Amino acid sequence: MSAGYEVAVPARAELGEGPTWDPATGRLIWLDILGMRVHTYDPATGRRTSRTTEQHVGAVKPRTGGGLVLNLRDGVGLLDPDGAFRWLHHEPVTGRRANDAAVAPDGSLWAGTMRYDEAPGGGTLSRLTGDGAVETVLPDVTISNGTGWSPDGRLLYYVDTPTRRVDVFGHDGGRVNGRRPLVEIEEGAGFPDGLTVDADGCVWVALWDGGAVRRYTPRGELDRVIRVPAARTTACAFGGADLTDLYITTARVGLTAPHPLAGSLLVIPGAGQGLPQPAFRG
Ligand SMILES: O=C1O[C@@H](CO)[C@H](O)[C@H]1O
Repeated sequence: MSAGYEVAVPARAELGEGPTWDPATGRLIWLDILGMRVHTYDPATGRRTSRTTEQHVGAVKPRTGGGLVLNLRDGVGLLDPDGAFRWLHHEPVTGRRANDAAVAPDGSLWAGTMRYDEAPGGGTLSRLTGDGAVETVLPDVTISNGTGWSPDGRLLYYVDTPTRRVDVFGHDGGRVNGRRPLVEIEEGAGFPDGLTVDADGCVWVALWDGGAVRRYTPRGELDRVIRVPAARTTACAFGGADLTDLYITTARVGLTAPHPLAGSLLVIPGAGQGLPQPAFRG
């Protein structure tokens, strides 16, 4: 188990987010939401790619048949392997943008939004399927963030950042019930942001303004703290051929004197054992 981080990609992302391992390409996808960029990093070769998007991009996930699904400011779009793009669900809302998203065990996309002014209750968490059907799961979210499922898919872990909590729901086939707090981040430790669930069912939570990633057990016990040099630690995901390396994204936005590594993609080699993440069916 490694204690120290490594710099996978030195960068100056305004809002580095959305680390996602793509097993089909052997690359880690990660984003700069406000910079409107989708990056990839191949750990086997060190090769990096970067492309711009026309809108702020909150999340990007692989699709089962190849290509990508994108949670964009004005809705959810599909990018085919040949570069063709079409909207799956186009819903521009003035003052609102996309934020984090995750693919559920059934292959649906659970996509979050937030208001640019972070107005309370101005965001949502919605479930989208490949046929374009959209269902609002949580209507009055402020900053829809970390979203992940237990290894058996029967629990959903979810973060609405200003609550300072990681909540847990019962989950069955796209339906959730019984919301309850799993952990509460104490004052001064930052705010919960992105999250990922490992093969033991433990929840790794990135702490915005906390400069850390914490691992919690399924019972909400703090199991491990990984310090990150950049205060605005935004998200984390396991990657690498065996899903044992923890990738961590960071941000510079809003900081007058950011750490030199703020905005870079970091990695903790051998941090744990991740779960294979489903691709979007659509
Ligand atoms: O993921 C995110 O966290 C917020 C800050 O809490 C940021 O603006 C959003 O994209």
